[in-house]
Amino acid sequence: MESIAVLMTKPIYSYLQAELEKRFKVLKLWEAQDGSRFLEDHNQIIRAVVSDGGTGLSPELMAALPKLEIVSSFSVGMDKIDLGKCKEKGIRVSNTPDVLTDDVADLAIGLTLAVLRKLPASDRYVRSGMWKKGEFKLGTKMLLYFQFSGKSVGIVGLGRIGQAIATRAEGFGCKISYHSRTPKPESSNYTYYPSVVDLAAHSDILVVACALTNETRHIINREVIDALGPRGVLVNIARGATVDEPELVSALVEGRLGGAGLDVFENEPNVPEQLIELDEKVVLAPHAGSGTEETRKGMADLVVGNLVAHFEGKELLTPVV
Ligand SMILES: O=CC(=O)O
Repeated sequence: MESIAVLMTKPIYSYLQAELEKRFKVLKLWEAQDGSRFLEDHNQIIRAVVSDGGTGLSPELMAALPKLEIVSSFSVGMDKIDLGKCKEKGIRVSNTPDVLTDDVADLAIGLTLAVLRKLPASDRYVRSGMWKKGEFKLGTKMLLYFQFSGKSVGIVGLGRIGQAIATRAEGFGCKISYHSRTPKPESSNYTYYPSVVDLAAHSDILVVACALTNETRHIINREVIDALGPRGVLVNIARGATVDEPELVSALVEGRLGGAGLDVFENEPNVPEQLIELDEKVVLAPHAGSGTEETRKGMADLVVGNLVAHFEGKELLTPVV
């Protein structure tokens, strides 16, 4: 397989690159002086692309690679790859589900606790020596924490990750409700809401855990945010564009929404300045849901395993197309 050319468009993860280099001829687009020229020079030999959720496969790159057989993505999310077009052109696509479910669900709970229990502000309070000077205050205002145990948690998208969040929240004695396209018979112990607005109205914490599709783009809009209300918390570990970000920002600034824990943003790595300033009720993470050493290794092994399976003529381990 050493002669099979696999294109990486950017450095993703050193272990992944090393494992690919053991088996394939890895071409690194980011090292080329002139990217277009590089693609022209290699477009007859590149048979695979390794990408991630943030980059996917652009229409331009797809068009530039006539011999492309497979895209192996270092992500579970596939929103940056035109799956219909891949199917049409006979390009296989694989992703990295399951191995990252626990980590992403852990972070959803972590962000929830961080917002409600004001962990970043508490940390700063102790570190800066303020504790020795008196009560936990911001200006003249006494800061109170909010309880998580026993709260109503609404989950938008009860797939693998949504379900794992639900299981964790149950451990905190939370009441679980959800919204998805159709009710899940296997989750009859959770309340199903056909409308996201109704789900938000019955939730203290609303967690977005759905894939980004045309149907879920801005599924969290002003109406949903207002239904969640001034004591509600929005947590997003899915994709930034599931939330209407300007509406989220204005709701937080105006106090129409209680708080937010966000791992994803509409225009990463750019985060609206107002979210950065709202440091008492907003907790931010750099799209790090699956970012543990253990999980990243599991994802890399799947990326490589899918390529090996494809070029050995076997079933893909985790096919999408
Ligand atoms: O966002 C991360 C992923 O899609 O795996």
